[in-house]
Amino acid sequence: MKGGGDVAEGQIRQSLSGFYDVMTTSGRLVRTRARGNFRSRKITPLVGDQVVIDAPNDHEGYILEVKPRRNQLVRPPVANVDQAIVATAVREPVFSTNLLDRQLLALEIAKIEPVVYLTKTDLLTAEEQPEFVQLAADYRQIGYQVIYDPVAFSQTAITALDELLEDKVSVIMGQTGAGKSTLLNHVAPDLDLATGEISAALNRGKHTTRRVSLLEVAGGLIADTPGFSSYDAFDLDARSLGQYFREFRRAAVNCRFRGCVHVNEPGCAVKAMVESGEIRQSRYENYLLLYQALKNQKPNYRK
Ligand SMILES: Nc1nc2c(ncn2[C@@H]2O[C@H](COP(=O)(O)OP(=O)(O)OP(=O)(O)O)[C@@H](O)[C@H]2O)c(=O)[nH]1
Ligand SMILES: [Zn+2]
Repeated sequence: MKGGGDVAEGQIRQSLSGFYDVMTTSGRLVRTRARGNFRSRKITPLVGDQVVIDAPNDHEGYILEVKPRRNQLVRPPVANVDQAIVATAVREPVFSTNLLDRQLLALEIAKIEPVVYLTKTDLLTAEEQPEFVQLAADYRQIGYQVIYDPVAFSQTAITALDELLEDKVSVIMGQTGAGKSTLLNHVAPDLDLATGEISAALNRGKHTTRRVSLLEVAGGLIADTPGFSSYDAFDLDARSLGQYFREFRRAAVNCRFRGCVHVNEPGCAVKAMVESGEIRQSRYENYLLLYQALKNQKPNYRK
């Protein structure tokens, strides 16, 4: 096999029907395919991969090498994701800390930094607002970035999001109707996404072409396909659940027993902090629900 004279490095920006569009470090967009011998090694290139390609000028190129990944998601199939914007509606669909905590858990497992963006805040009455001010404060205390903007789409909130997107690869996730498309349209009006369009592109239902791409938004890249459902089963041992609740993990060093699961053990520092109000009650309740669910989960038969 003759080595092509046009070897370049770059990042896969789009995949569609076996083609991968690669943005090279010199700013050229090259359509490529994965080589046969390369595919036989069972490495499927993913959008977001850093790759080495053979990039001739006259015809389509080939991917020669995929660099090691920092992380990878199944939905959307994207590698090397820096962060996930978790669009969380305060209303419509009804707000649930349980859903939020499940999403955060999924991201902790995937080693992707969450940014919680509270949407539809304009629908809150003045009496309902303090609950979300408290929620934002509690989750920031845990160590999460939270954008809470009582006006909805104020310049301050959009600027904060723009700054977070810069130079990063992001995915957006959130329930259907959480306001993902609407939010993206505020950060990138050029995209002009029809509301509801994102889910249509989710390959749910009738769409048969599986196109995934990274869009240039606010000086960063954002996947055009939203993130995984939090109802996916977690591939996790119940006993390790506490490690993925950041404030539990910090507190656990003070539990009397090593391997404390913070349920019935005496001398549990997590429970003590729940009682003293230092750990949010709803976080503990959601932890217990997840703990029970994981304990009852059937073993996951993997290949
Ligand atoms: N009042 C209000 N309505 C909003 C806000 N954000 C979105 N909406 C509305 O909520 C509905 C759903 O918004 P979308 O942006 O389509 O939600 P999505 O998360 O992209 O939904 P899917 O594509 O189904 O996943 C639309 O009718 C929006 O106009 C908001 O901040 N305030
Ligand atoms: Zn404990």
